[in-house]
Amino acid sequence: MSLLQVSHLSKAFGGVQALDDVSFELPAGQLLALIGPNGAGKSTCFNTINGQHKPDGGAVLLDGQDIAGLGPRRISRRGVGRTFQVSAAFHSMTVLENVQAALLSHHRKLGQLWRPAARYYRDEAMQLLQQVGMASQVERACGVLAYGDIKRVELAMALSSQPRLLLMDEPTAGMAAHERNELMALTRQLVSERGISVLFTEHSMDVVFAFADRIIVLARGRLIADGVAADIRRDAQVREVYFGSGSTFEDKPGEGEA
Ligand SMILES: Nc1ncnc2c1ncn2[C@@H]1O[C@H](COP(=O)(O)OP(=O)(O)OP(=O)(O)O)[C@@H](O)[C@H]1O
Repeated sequence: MSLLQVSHLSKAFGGVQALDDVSFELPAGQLLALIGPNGAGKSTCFNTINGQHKPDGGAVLLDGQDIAGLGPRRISRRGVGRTFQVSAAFHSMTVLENVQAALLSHHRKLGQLWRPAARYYRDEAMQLLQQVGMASQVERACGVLAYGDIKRVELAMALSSQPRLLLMDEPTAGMAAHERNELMALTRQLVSERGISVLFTEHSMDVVFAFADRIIVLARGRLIADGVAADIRRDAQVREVYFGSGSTFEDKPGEGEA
């Protein structure tokens, strides 16, 4: 059984059918890209899986249990984590403190005074920072870090809740090409080492084709394709919805070897 099974999911806003009978699966240990032109329904799909929106119909099964409409906090407790496009890290706090705060929040202890937090979860935070390659920068304030490094810290923060499923909303937005590749290579490594599943949205086709195990494509709320890079590249319907967008579907040497 797949870790995530989305089944006949629907969500409308007024007259706009943002999700229209969407079904797909995500097995454990897979990196699945969710793509589609602007307004296709990608954010709505994310927001419905993580409980920000209540679906009008359909089911979201996590390990066989329906979590649709439960609300973000309960869904997070079931093991669904999320990273955001806007920065989740406090820039005045150090790298280590940010991850400790995320761990505290996960353990529901944020109600306590901040001062003792420095003692809490130090080892756990160090371990997570080690995993994302930030062990040498733990005492630096997040505000002085390179953008790619902030994204690594945010990844460690997202992992602090020990998610089984991680939703990543355009993880590489605003990054230079080399930073993008590094972050996605790291994500891929975490997927295989921790056995978690990742669903990510992404506008860069290069990133999608190089790193995703599988790709699903939404257009006007409907799922129009589901397959590996080679299938998606030659899918006539996918090419049609992207026509004129400037996205390229041509094969590149070295793809899939990342
Ligand atoms: N809260 C909302 N209220 C009204 N309409 C909404 C709301 N959220 C999304 N929509 C509409 O639903 C459709 C799907 O939007 P959504 O943001 O999910 O697409 P998207 O694929 O994430 O787009 P983008 O790539 O531009 O971020 C759009 O027509 C959008 O205008």
